[in-house]
Amino acid sequence: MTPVSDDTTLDAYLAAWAANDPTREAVARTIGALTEAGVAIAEIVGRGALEGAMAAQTDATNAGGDAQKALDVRTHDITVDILKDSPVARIGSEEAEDEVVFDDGRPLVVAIDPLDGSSNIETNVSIGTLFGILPNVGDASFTQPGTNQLAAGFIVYGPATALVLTVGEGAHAFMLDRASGRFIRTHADIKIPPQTKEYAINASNQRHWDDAIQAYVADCLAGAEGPREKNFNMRWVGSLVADVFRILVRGGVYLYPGDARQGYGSGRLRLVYECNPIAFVCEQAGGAATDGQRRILEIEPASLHVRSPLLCGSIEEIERVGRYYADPPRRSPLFAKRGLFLA
Ligand SMILES: O=P(O)(O)OC[C@H]1O[C@](O)(COP(=O)(O)O)[C@@H](O)[C@@H]1O
Ligand SMILES: [Mg+2]
Ligand SMILES: [Mg+2]
Repeated sequence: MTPVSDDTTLDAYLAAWAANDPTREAVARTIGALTEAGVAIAEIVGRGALEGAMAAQTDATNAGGDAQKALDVRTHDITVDILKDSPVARIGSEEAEDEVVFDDGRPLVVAIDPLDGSSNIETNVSIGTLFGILPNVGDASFTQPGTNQLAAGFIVYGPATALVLTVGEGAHAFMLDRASGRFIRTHADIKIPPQTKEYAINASNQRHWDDAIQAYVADCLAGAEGPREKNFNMRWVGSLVADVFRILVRGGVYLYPGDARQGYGSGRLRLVYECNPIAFVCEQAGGAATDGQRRILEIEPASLHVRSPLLCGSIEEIERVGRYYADPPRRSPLFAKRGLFLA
């Protein structure tokens, strides 16, 4: 989609949306706090190696078992510090095993991946922050399905600092104007093209994929000579936020399926603070997000840090993968699991 600034600031957009509705006002204030944290993080990320050893490993691991980098911990701390004076009762963060509880008298909770794309920190490639805002329902707050999200989105720290946001009224992108410190809308009511010729997957895991993903990718690779009768391009940034931003702008699919590696049966991504915000944004942009068979937003999370496969983006492609899961297509020996192209 062509970016056009309509001069709408994030503040003005949220003020109009929230007017005279206490819950919406609380959500708007929370988004304001999250973007305040985002601006502080963007400043740090923008200094790169000048900022010191952002990519240094700490001695700790997070709830998912990943080694934490210094910036993972710092972005978590910045976010918690800013949200403690917001309408947020609890935070569920990738970087903390347990929920951070402020005050259960407050109306909202925030699920957050403070730093997405950690493996890219030292490479000067886009990274980001993902968030979902849910009603506070006490101890069950982070096991609510994604359909209960009141707002969700992500910030990309890339060449531009970009916020993608949905409050359930379409998906919109805002760029940080560094001169004024304000987010200005540049992509109103984003629509993901329903068809695509571009897919994103970490192809180094191919030998571990299930039959449906094998078949889908084989068909893409076969290009104009194969069943799709068109050539596909492939992209994999390795930061979910950056891959999905590209998909919002020009279409495509992002695939992180479950695979046969130990610990990857449900993929790599976390349902509550990675898949659900992305799914809400994608659906609001006319796209789709599933785990292959189920709509991501309808899955009941077993716990805060549970993982889920994530297939999202252009709706016709996601529906096609769903058909492959329901009924994996038979392939000629050339495209079979141990055939010429997949050996
Ligand atoms: O290294 P892999 O297996 O390709 O996984 C990359 C994916 O993992 C993630 O980095 C997971 O997020 P974190 O960096 O927050 O752990 C995604 O952003 C990205 O799409
Ligand atoms: Mg992440
Ligand atoms: Mg992370």
